[in-house]
Amino acid sequence: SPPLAGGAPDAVDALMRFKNSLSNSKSLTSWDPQKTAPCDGHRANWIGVLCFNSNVRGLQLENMGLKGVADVDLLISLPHFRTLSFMNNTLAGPIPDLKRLSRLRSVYLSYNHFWGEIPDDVFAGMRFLKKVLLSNNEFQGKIPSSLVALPKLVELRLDGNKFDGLIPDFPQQSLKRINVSNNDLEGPIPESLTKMDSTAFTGNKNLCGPPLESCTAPSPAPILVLPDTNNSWKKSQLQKFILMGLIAVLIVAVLAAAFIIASSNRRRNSQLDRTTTMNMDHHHNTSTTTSHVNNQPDAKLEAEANGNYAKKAAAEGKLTFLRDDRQRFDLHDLLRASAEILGSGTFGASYKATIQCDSMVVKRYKQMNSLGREEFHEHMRRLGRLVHPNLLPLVAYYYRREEKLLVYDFVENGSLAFQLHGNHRSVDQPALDWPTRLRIIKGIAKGLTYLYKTLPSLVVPHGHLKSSNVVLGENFEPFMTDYALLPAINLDHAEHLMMAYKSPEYAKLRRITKKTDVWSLGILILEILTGKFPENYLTQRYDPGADLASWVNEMIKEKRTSQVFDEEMGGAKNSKGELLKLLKIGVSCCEEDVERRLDLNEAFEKIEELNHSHHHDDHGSDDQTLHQFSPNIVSGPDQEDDYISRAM
Ligand SMILES: Nc1ncnc2c1ncn2[C@@H]1O[C@H](COP(=O)(O)OP(=O)(O)OP(=O)(O)O)[C@@H](O)[C@H]1O
Repeated sequence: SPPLAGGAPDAVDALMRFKNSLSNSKSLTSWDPQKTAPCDGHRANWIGVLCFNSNVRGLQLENMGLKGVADVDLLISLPHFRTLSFMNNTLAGPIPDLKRLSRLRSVYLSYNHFWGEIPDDVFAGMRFLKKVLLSNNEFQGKIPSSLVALPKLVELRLDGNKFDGLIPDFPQQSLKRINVSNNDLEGPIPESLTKMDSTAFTGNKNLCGPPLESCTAPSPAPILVLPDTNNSWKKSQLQKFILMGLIAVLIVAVLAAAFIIASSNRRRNSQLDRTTTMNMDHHHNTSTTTSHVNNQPDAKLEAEANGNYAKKAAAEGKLTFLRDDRQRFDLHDLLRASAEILGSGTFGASYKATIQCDSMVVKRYKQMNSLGREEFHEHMRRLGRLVHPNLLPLVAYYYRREEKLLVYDFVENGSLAFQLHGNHRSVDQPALDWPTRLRIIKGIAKGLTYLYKTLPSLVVPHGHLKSSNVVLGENFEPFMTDYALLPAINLDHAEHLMMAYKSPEYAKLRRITKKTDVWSLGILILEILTGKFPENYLTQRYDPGADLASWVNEMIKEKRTSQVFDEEMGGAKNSKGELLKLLKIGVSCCEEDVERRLDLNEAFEKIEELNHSHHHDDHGSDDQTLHQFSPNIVSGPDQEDDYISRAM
């Protein structure tokens, strides 16, 4: 008979009914009344159940792949139920009717797919409720007024939804933390919230008033034309200049002229870089990139960032090091180091800086305010703890509200994008051969799997996987970079530029999921196999008619699979079976329907099974490039059909 201790039959029954109401409760196998009771004293036997005095005190069902609609009505019969967390699952549907659990202290629903308007009275009468976390769902409409009436509210997170309208006044003295960033809210920020950090409100196009820009005041006279990176400093300088009177205004005018010239130079450079990036022409070639700054021989970051700003920044802050095994330097050293522009990416420019023979890459991020100062430091520390042979370690960072710098090691062989698409290769270097390409994919899959294991709370642990964010070491071993930055990047910026947001699920359903990185992995696999540059992905949102996966699928349908592979890929001669298997994996990772798409573990296992060694099923010359033996892969549509159906 079922053990009765630690859970009255009612409680057991309620939990089991709740479990059965979920459409995917695989992770709740320990919930088995035949084996154990949910609680033994304060100890829980059932995963995710919080126990106190043998009573079910709450549920903490986080990162468990739970699906379906969470029917919290089933939990009403639990008299001691105080806390509910479903964070980071794929639960969907309208918000549960939480007021039915009137004694709740905390409710955490962030990172799910709850959608729709929240009825105004959902929190009515919940006089004990302290924490409400609804971030990163698909809620819309007005912020419900019953939240405003919660007498004990301490923390409220509504960020990353589509709430619109005005922010209501929150009169509670108890409210310590609020975040409504990245919604569609508008109008003035209510008086009661003006003391909160401005990052709590960013990413809403029409919000105004302190701590953001004032609602009515005209924009400051354009006396100073300073770089974007310099907002707060600009303001304080402006005040000083106003006080200083006419002479100062003259000086400022001179400065402004200097800035206009500097920023137009920079724009020209960044256009040059962008053109270079898109054409992948001399993309990573040091001599070419150096030429971007050749107009200013011995260019220094200091000069680039503007002398005054650089000095002030150096005086203000220090670099925070995340690795013990690196030479220490401070921002001042970095700003003075000889520097080359590597390119202007999605977030800002990247530089190679050399300090005492050590080369570093310094990346500037201007749109990285999604996390408050403390959360940002915490996130950076988390990234600093990641150690994997296929992740480029984050060495140090620098924090200012307006701009962040991230410092990585410089990696010699440049990016995978450069190796695949740069036109240097025909001249001085052969194209990457098949065994190298396979090794690269294996490394990336390993690194990605590590990220998933180590950062389970992130829905999309990489978020920006693409060939220019894979750099290649001395032996062409891959290192991923720009990973796990999604939580920090302003949503409005991320939405337009980061790979995760160019996925089909985001384009169609405005969703990112645990499989979104798999989609990017698939595109990368297809890019590596075809040698084609998936430009569409880098320049615009996902377009189902015009992506690399559709092209590959089309070619397969038309029985022209042999033409899919990069003709310049050497060393593939005897590996046609493996090539096709990898193509199949790539296509399955790019499955538009998220349900049918491989999950990361499946993709990883399939990639791991691929064999580097040749099958020696093809005897012939030593010619190594694919086009020279592609007729052997497929000699005609019939044979091809046969081949594909066997392999795919
Ligand atoms: N650690 C590194 N070592 C060598 N080259 C690097 C390193 N990090 C970046 N690069 C190269 O510098 C160039 C600019 O990088 P950056 O990340 O700024 O832009 P991106 O990768 O093109 O775009 P995004 O900003 O969207 O990631 C790219 O060609 C990239 O491959």
